[in-house]
Amino acid sequence: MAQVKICGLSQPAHVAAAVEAGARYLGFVFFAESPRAVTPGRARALGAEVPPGVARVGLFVDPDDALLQAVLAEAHLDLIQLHGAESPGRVADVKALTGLPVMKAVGLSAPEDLPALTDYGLVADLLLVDAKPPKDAVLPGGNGLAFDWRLLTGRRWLRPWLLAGGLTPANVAEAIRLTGARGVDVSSGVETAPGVKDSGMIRDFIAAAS
Ligand SMILES: O=C(O)c1ccccc1N[C@@H]1O[C@H](COP(=O)(O)O)[C@@H](O)[C@H]1O
Repeated sequence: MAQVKICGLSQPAHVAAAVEAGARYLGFVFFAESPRAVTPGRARALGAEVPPGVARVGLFVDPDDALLQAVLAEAHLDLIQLHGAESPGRVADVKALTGLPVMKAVGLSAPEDLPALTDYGLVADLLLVDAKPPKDAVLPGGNGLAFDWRLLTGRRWLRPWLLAGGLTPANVAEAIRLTGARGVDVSSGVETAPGVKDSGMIRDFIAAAS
């Protein structure tokens, strides 16, 4: 079974559905432009009853130190997800500042994008392999956009990695089969509208990834 991250949670019922179905990671978005953005206080409440073994992930896009410190002063997080244009040096700085492990998202659309996974593998604790967003996209992720999974065939990196980008209950099993991913991350693929999660889709996604 692949480990599953359900990202962009904002409602207790969806947190409960994800935990009961076996999610390994719960993602809370701290990026104001996202329809899934939550306040630190909301994330704290949503993560309060999460059992041991389920990691609370804070998703940030090019955060400054002040934002990281403000969120961590209130929300209890286990892992930081960096989903912007953070350099390898910035990843190392965020690890040192927060004292938390960092998962770095890397966008792929072509073979030329693959070396970044090696570079970030030197500093990040986990890698998140996502589709590269379109140039005019408001969000650098969470767009329901997939990439050509065959780019990953036969690849190995220094760190454990999760597959993301356009995954849904209908395609996640095939994505795992083609890429060999041991972890998958979904946001818009378990929603009925941007930012509106669906408990049934969350359960279906986790079952399909099993
Ligand atoms: O979910 C968001 O709103 C989001 C905002 C900014 C950056 C990343 C975001 N989500 C991450 O994007 C990928 C793919 O999402 P999707 O399943 O294609 O909708 C996933 O890793 C989310 O964590």
